Amino acid sequence: MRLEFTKMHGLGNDFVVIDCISQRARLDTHQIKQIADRHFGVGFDQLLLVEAPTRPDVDFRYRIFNADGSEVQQCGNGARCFARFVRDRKLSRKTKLIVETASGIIELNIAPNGWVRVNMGVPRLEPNDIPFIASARALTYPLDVSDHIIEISAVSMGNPHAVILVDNVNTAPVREWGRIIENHPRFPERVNVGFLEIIDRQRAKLRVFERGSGETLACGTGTCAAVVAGIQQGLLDERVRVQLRGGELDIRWQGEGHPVWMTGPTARVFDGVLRLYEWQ
Ligand SMILES: N[C@H](CCC[C@H](N)C(=O)O)C(=O)O
Repeated sequence: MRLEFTKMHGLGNDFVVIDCISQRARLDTHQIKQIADRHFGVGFDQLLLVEAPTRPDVDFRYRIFNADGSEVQQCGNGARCFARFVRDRKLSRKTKLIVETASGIIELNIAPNGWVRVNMGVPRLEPNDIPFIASARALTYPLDVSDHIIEISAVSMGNPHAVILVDNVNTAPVREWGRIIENHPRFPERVNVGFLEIIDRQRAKLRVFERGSGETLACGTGTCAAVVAGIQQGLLDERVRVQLRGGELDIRWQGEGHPVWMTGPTARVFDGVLRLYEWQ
C-alpha cells in the first residue's frame, strides 16, 4: 500500500496525518505501530486520519490513534494540525470547520498565521463519564500510587485525564507515577496523567504522561483538563497561559456547562510517502 502523509506537530506533540478522502487507507494495529516506530518507521505520538463526514452537519471526520495502536476519542494538538492540514491540502476553503470525533463534535477556527482556536467541548466531571471508579464525584480523589496516597483530579475532554498538583514540574515523578497511574485499575480505559504546577492565577506549567504514547512535549486535551481542574479548585482564573515542554497554549473556560477553548500553533515538518508493502 502506498500512502502519502504529512508529518506535523503542535508544540512538539508530533503526528503523521493521512488524507483518507483522496486515498484509500486501510491500516491495522500492527501497521499503525510500525509507522509509529521512531527507528523502523516514521515516528509519531499520534496518527491522525482525515475522513469524509458520516453526517450532513459536519465537514470532516477525524480519527486518532496512539503510538501503541489504540484508537482514542480526542486529541487537542492534533485537532489544530488537522485544521492546518485540511487548509494546506485544499480539502476545504472554510476557516471554520465542524469536525466529528469519536467523542463528539469540535469546532476548529483557522487564523491566517496557522494558529488554530478550538472549541474542545464541555468537560465531563462525573466519575462514570471519565471513566473513573469512585463512590461519588469530588474535586480530588485519593489514589494509591506505589506506597503513596496522592490526590488527583479526574476530568474527561472526551478522553480521560488524571491531574496532579505538583510544586515543580521539573522534579515531578512523571515517568514513574505516569506509567503506574496510566494503567491504574480505577481507570478502566486507562488514563492520561498531567502534572500541573501553578505559577499564579493566569499562568501554569504542565507535563503530561500520555495514555498509549508516554510523556509527550505537549498534550492539548491534557492542558484543557489541567486548567479545568485548577479552576474547579479555585486556583486559576478563566483564562490561563500554560507552559508545556514544547511551548505555550492559551486556554479559556468559563466554568461548568461551558466549553473549553484552546488556542495554539501548528507546524508542518515534511511530506512523505509510506510504502507499507515493502515492510517486513
Ligand atoms: N494520548 C491521548 C490522545 C492524544 C491526546 C494529546 N496528544 C492531545 O493533544 O490532546 C489519549 O490516549 O487519550
